[in-house]
Amino acid sequence: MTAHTVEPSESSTSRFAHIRTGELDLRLHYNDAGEGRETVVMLHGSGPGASGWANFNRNVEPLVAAGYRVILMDCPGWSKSDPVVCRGSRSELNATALRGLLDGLGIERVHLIGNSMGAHSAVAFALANPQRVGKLVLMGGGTGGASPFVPMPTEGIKLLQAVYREPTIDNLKKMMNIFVHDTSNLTEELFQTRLDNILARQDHLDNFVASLAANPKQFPDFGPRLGEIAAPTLVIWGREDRFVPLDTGLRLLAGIPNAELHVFNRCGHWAQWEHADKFNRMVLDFLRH
Ligand SMILES: O=C(O)CCC(=O)/C=C/C=C(\O)C(=O)O
Repeated sequence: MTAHTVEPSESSTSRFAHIRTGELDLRLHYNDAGEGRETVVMLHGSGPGASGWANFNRNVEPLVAAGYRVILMDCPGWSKSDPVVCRGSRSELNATALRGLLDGLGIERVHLIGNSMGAHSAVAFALANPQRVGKLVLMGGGTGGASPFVPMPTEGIKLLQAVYREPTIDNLKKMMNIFVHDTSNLTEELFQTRLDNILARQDHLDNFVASLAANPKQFPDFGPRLGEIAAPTLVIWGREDRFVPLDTGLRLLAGIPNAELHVFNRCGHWAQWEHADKFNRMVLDFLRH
């Protein structure tokens, strides 16, 4: 950023929109930063207390500085967006919400960066609205479905569900300690901010548990449809991802015709945070060329 521009903050970019699309009629929170001709949407993961800003705070500024408009959508049921109980496909529900948000903002075509659930949702959006997607960046997700190698639910998903059921600082630390490979950057401040986000919305916690009870498979397996995705796709994974295993990334690489895969060594489920500088450079290079 130049000396004249102010770095985007959560509060300065915070916005609300009311969407009425398909079966959804709700208020969404999003962050909107930058004024570029091209728009990049970032979609967060499904952990308790997650939000666009919590997941992507290390990635917004470099994209804005490079000339992109960046939108972080808080999915229904997270952060300051309205609550929802999801009895069907959460990936498709989020994709519908995104379509409603983009229609309301008058944005026709976007690049999508998705983390975990956000990547599942980005694929759902691309399948339903192929003409509205430029490029896809899928990180630690992109499709549900069983791993042939890792027992499921994975240890990370079990810890995540434990926080939803019992949101204590101890449970939160157990979960966050395996988000990343190197835990030395996890500060007490980070734990506390995340716990505050979690405890601010007991309704979101209850609804997530109710959704799981109604439909344990919130994220469908898009495997048979991956071949329909024409968008150039960058798949990014952490080798030590203990939430969504690396073999899911290989399935995406095999299934999406125009995909490439980058695997970070010494990296868990939060590649965009743990390896932020390199992640940002790779994404910018991928979007430009
Ligand atoms: O169950 C799945 O396949 C998705 C799990 C998921 O989205 C986990 C995300 C966790 C975070 O990145 C987060 O909460 O910040």
